Amino acid sequence: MGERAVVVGAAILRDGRLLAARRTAPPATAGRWELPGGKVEPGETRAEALVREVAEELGCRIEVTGWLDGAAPVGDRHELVVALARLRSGEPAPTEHDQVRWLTATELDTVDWLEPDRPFLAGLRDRMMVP
Ligand SMILES: Nc1nc2c([nH]c(=O)n2[C@H]2C[C@H](O)[C@@H](COP(=O)(O)OP(=O)(O)OP(=O)(O)O)O2)c(=O)[nH]1
Repeated sequence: MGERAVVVGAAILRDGRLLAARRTAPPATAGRWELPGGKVEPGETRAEALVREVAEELGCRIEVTGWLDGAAPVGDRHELVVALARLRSGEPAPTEHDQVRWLTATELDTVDWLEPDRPFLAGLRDRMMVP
């Protein structure tokens, strides 16, 4: 998938819970759940893109602490990679999503994730159960 542009998603963990956000647009993805994030822009690192996107989308500052293995195709042109992150300052308040939830490990499967996020859930669950 070397030719695909990268979409970064932040797995923000706090007190054993993962922040999930519900999309509002476009219509095909509205109502589905994702990790906050977006496309990496030219000249920024993946971590920089995530910090920027999370500030825009949730009004808080995160710190990237690591990356999950693997990448999942997003349509024909993009691929999703996922970072582990923690909050540095501020409380997440969505500006583009219509809802956020802090899910426990056992609640991870209870929301309707976008397809590309699903392969990452098992790895996230493992992290959440070992603090
Ligand atoms: N942010 C984010 N996007 C995801 C996830 N899973 C997934 O399939 N996607 C898809 C949805 C979109 O097609 C694409 C990201 O686009 P976006 O619209 O969120 O990113 P962006 O803010 O940089 O977009 P743009 O308007 O600048 O093009 O990746 C995820 O967990 N987080």
